[in-house]
Amino acid sequence: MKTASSSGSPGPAGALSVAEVRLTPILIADPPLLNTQGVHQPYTPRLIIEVVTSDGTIGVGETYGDTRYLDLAAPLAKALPGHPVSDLNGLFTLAEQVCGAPAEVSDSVDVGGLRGVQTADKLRLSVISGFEVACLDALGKATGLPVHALLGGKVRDAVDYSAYLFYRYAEHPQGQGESDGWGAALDPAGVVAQARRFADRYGFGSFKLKGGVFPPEQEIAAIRALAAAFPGRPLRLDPNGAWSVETSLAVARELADVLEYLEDPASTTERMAQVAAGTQVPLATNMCVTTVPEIEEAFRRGAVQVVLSDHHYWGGLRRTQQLAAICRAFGVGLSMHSNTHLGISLAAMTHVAATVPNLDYACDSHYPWQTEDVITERHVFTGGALTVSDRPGLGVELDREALRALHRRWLDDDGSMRERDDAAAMRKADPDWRTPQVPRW
Ligand SMILES: O=C([O-])C(=O)C[C@H](O)[C@@H](O)C(=O)[O-]
Ligand SMILES: [Mg+2]
Repeated sequence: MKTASSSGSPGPAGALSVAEVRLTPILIADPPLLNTQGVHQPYTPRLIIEVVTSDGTIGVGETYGDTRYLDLAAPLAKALPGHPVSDLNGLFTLAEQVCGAPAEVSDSVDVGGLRGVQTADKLRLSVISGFEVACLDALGKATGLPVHALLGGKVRDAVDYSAYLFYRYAEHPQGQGESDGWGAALDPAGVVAQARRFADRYGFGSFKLKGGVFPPEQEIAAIRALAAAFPGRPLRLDPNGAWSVETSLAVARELADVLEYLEDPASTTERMAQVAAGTQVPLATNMCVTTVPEIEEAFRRGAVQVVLSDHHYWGGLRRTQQLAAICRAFGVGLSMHSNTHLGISLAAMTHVAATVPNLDYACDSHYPWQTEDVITERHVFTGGALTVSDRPGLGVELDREALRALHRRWLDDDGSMRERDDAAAMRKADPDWRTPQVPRW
């Protein structure tokens, strides 16, 4: 674990300064979930950030843990001690000063291809997001206020989430990791069985299927099977940009009567705009609008009707509120995207979601797939929703033993799991597997 510290004097909460920042990279178990790039590895990296204030209050945050994020987090952790914990604007200025430009970054889609563009700015914002959440948690704990109150107050007491269905194997191809007992889901019957279990266990009312795994006809059949099993429920299909414009339009025609929206059917704003021009089915994205510079063209061309915000990409909870205001101004819908994450990020998502009036759709979360966590009490979905916590800060407590064990796993790893690489994991099942070119179909 890396530690940076400075002494500071206690005072009113607003004047509290950061005394120490702890960064703990971890590896968390992840099931063999399939997407168009490959399959999830047995373990995926996350970074846990602790901000300790001059009065000893500890705030926690979480973000992506691949090496390129760790490389940016380290200088920020070193520079933050001495800064007022409430100076969130200053956090951005500081990050610009100390993080520098990440190595080997271009404006292109990242190797995994699932997180949209990987600009230097977006990487830095993804790191800042974890620090911002940790500062807000500390400030909330110091003042006795929940994070949603620090963000202006909640407009709802519960936040709806949707079931995030995946085609999946029963076990990881390389035989690593423990079985989570969900079994395989590789056809419409398997997808419906998975959805049934999600609905029974957590009460989710809407369903998203991660597509781009099988040829579109098979995924259309899976959505049709879900529509038959859960009549009238909102359904979403997300092939992560794997389809051509023509294929996207054909799928939209086939499923227009049951889809709440199609998510990233085609990659690039250009292709999304062409699809949008040919269908009434709303298009959602967490791929072609993930940074501020991408907004203008996408909105002007009507390429997306719903933005799936991810507070990590956008630079934290207050930037998510700003994005919500932009979407509101342009009549574009808003919901939330998720990547494999733990309970700290889920708490953060829930707090910010509670403050956004125009959160029009149930949010995504991978959380039900995660068997491990670094908080003492796991979040529980009831009726497909999470109750917004009114406890100080995020309302979660760090489980230090769990954190230590997951960090130990990161230390012991030979380096193969420290970067998310779904294509590499797929090569364990199929040695010839290469990241597919898009459009794949
Ligand atoms: O909505 C999405 O596109 C995602 O959640 C991206 C993720 O990387 C998802 O594809 C996954 O976990 O395999
Ligand atoms: Mg998506």
